[in-house]
Amino acid sequence: METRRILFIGAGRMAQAMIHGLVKQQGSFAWQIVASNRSDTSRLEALRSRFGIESTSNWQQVVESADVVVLAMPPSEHPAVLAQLRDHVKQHQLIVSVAAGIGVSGLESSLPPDVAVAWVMPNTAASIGQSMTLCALGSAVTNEQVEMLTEMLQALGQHQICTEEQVHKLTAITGSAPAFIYRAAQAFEEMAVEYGLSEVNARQIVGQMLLGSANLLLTGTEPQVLANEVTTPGGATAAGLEVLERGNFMSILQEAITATNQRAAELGMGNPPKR
Ligand SMILES: NC(=O)C1=CN([C@@H]2O[C@H](COP(=O)(O)OP(=O)(O)OC[C@H]3O[C@@H](n4cnc5c(N)ncnc54)[C@H](OP(=O)(O)O)[C@@H]3O)[C@@H](O)[C@H]2O)C=CC1
Ligand SMILES: O=C(O)[C@@H]1CCC=N1
Repeated sequence: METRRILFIGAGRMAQAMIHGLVKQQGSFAWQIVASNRSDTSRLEALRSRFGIESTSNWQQVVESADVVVLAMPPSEHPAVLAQLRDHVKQHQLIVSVAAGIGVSGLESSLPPDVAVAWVMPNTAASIGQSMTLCALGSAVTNEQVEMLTEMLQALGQHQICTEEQVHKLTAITGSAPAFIYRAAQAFEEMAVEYGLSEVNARQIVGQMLLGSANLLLTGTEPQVLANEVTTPGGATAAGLEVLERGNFMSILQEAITATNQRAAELGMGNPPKR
């Protein structure tokens, strides 16, 4: 089995989800993973003991041995980290960023010409190999690097190669919208508990309802057809849908997608995160 070495710069929520997916993968590559962050050494210790990976608080010391460098820190930290990376990056290495708003062009313009880069937008379901990941490739990526990246993305779930512009536009839908769905799940669970279910049973019924609905959607049937099939004429569902329509449910979701993408674009342009 071939071995590839991945260095994560940034060991937060997204890096942890990706590392979890990678260590569980049984593909044709074995991944040697090194995690680093800025200051949180207890997080590194936790990752080391949970996943059996390496960690360092000084990525500059190990970067040259990496085949892939994953930038998994906030977009606002990219200019400083890329400026340091410039002095270390080697011709064979692939530099991947998962940061919202950064773009392939943001990476290429900050690194020496001919450095291979990819911009990847995963979601946290990477931890169970179920991410829907988008990926835009830089101009210097070789076939061998595409093969390695494909293997890495397959460990995280499904992926699609897109243009940079598409990743900008779809970041909210694949990267952030899981949070919108989890909010809906929270509302359903809270009601189920109010109706007398234990939290465990509430989780089971809501989770399975979402899973079944997602799987039906993946059969290819349009969502409005599936919704119609649920809605018995003059029946109960119609009353609930009427409430959602009165609250402009679909427009609210679409507004949320637009707001998310606008913020991602601002972050990508170097605006600091709001805490
Ligand atoms: N969470 C998600 O679902 C998704 C996130 N992303 C992207 O992933 C990236 C990380 O997000 P997320 O994991 O949620 O954020 P977190 O805040 O959980 O993690 C950020 C990590 O980056 C580290 N870090 C910050 N600054 C630096 C630096 N200068 N050098 C090295 N490490 C640094 C932090 O270290 P320390 O704690 O020591 O400061 C921390 O480990 C973002 O760019 C985001 O856009 C993309 C898709 C989905
Ligand atoms: O909230 C964020 O900024 C990141 C980008 C996509 C999902 N999480």
